[in-house]
Amino acid sequence: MVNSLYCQIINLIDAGIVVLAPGGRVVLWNQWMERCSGIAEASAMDQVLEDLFPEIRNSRISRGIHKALQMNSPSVLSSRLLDASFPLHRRLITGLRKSERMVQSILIKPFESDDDARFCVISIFDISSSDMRERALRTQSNMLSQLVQDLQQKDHELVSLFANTQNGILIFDRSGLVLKANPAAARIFRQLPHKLLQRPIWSLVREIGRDYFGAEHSDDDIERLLPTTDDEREMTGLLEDDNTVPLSVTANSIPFADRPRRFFVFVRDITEKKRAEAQLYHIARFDGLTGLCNRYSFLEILGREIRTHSRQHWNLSVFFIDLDRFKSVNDKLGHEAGDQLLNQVAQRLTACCRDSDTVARWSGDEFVLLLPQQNHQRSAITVAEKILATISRPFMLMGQEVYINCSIGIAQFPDDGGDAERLIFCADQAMYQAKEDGKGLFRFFTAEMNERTLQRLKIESELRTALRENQFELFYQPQVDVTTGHMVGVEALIRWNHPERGLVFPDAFISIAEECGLIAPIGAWVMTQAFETASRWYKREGNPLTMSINISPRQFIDESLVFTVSKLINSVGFPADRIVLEITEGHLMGSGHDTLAALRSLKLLGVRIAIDDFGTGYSSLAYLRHLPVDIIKIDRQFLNGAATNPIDANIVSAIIDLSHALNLEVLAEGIEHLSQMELLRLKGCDQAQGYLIGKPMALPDLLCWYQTFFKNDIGMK
Ligand SMILES: Nc1nc2c(ncn2[C@@H]2O[C@@H]3COP(=O)(O)O[C@H]4[C@@H](O)[C@H](n5cnc6c(=O)[nH]c(N)nc65)O[C@@H]4COP(=O)(O)O[C@H]3[C@H]2O)c(=O)[nH]1
Repeated sequence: MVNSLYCQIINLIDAGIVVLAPGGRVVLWNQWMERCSGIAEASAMDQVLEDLFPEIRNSRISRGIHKALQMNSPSVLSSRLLDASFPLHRRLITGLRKSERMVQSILIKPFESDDDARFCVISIFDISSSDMRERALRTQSNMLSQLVQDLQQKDHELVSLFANTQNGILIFDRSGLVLKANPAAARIFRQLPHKLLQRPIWSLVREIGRDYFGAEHSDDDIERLLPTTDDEREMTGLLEDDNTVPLSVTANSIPFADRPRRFFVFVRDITEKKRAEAQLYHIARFDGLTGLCNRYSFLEILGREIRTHSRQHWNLSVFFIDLDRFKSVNDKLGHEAGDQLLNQVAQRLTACCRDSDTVARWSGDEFVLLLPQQNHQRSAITVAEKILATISRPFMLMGQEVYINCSIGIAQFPDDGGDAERLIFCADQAMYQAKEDGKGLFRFFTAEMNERTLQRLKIESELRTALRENQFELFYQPQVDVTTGHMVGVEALIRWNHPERGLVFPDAFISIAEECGLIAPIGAWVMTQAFETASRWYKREGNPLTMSINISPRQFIDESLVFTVSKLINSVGFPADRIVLEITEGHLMGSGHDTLAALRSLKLLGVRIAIDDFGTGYSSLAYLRHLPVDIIKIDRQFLNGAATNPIDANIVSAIIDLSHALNLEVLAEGIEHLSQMELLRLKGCDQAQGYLIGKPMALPDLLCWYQTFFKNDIGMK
């Protein structure tokens, strides 16, 4: 309805109305047009105007249409003033008889539909008669002055934008010569704006080449080569003093209907951005303390080298280097000394290598090294020996001479592995072997290590299952008073009821649990069980027995140890001084502030501390004075020989005397023969434990054993 009303109106108007679709084809052609052009609506529809009126080709009219459709800009044309007109006639065109040609005023206006498609509406007025002419001229003059005003306004806005924007703008023509440059561009190129004019753009921006320009290139070619607005590119600004400035560049062009195209680039100085990027790059790739590559860049370099080496059939070696005794330097001399040590180690390692080698800090006190193009194992050995020698030389830290060592594991490509992770893994395994073999050594990775590693990984996964499925059990070994023979306590010793292997002893899995971090949950399980047993025993028998629990070095690092012990003491209702936590002598000697602090906190809770395996760690008894320790457990090896070997007997005797002098209790481990028991009684040892008295037993067996020997008052006298 509305549509047909519009059509009627359009057909009634005393003017020609033509509407062109976005592609320029006719979509509306009113009756006025039919009458004055002699072209029926049906023939005009969907045609290009220039095909209907070939004489308007390349005329102001077709440029006006182009401007309206492409640039959304209107035009007013007059056949009298601008010599622009359609071949239209004042009366109906019939056959060959054409009437007088019409003087026209033409309005070409863009029009956007709701769906953003741009149409072009052409209105043609007959101004052949004078009053019509006057009216049309007035309309035209009004529109023109409006257009001029709009243009002036736009021009003003553009000029101030051009002058004040922080982005540099360079406008140049199709020969590449700069025609305009704004103040920001002048600042970026460190020039006065007028000095940039008439300079070829390639003398200012390196990447916009001279070869972009020239007669053989069309405007479209040039535009294609320049970075578009969506494709900001980093380029190099060339300065007068031969310096350069990093730029971010986008470009565009200004098409003109009647003139060659102009091009312009927006340039942004990205010096700060580049600096920040470089800093981030450095932080991401290099170790902040030593300045060496970090593990990420090492893996990247190693990966790259492996690719080259596999193409060239070369070998390469990867070293995994771990410092021995670094922790104790850190603990005893402080973190600053630790940092100095790492720095000096980094320097010494670098000095042992060639420029083509890569040294990196892997983590903490671990370093890795990549030696490319190693076709003989010998060269890896030479470097390893050099490293061991240089690290064993004294380091000066805070005015003190400090001695450390390192252990080195070596893996080789392609024999040991084909990718970076695998090679590092193998080198790490070999390093562990070097440590186990005595530290200060190097070891090459071998297939046996691989086998052992796989075995360890299997045990690790089985241990997780064991924890989940409650496969652990505590055995208890009795401890007796040497003088009375009465049982005074037990030592809790863990066992693993393995579904396939049967009863597994702790030596087969504790160290693996320590390595993979499972010792914390296993240790917590042991403590809970041991505390509960002690508490139940206390409630049943009325007298508390001493419960000794082995604590692994790793558990001391775990901050939750003290908290766990205090929670258990409070929850089970058992005298804290009947709990003995055992720490091996070797661990106590190498321990740092953390362990000592944990020991002191444990003592504050009231529990007692025993040094296990005493005599194997070469500690002086005098040193023990400063430690929060209550009990010394003499290692089995001294008791083994004590009955027959006077030296061992003397050592046992000396340990007992000195311990008593220091107010420490003494317990002898590994008593297998009566003669050993006799010796202990003679020397005044306080307590004893061993197969002679009782083997480690499951709780029901312990209860039987206790009933047999003590409830019937047989005792172990
Ligand atoms: N030949 C001989 N051996 C005797 C004699 N009397 C006791 N033993 C054995 O000597 C070990 C004493 O424990 P340890 O020195 O603390 O040495 C323990 C301890 O360091 C560790 N361990 C045991 N249970 C735990 C635990 O729950 N946690 C932690 N972290 N370590 C544990 O495993 C080690 C070995 O434990 P087990 O195999 O139970 O071995 C026990 C015990 O069975 C004897 O007269 N002759």
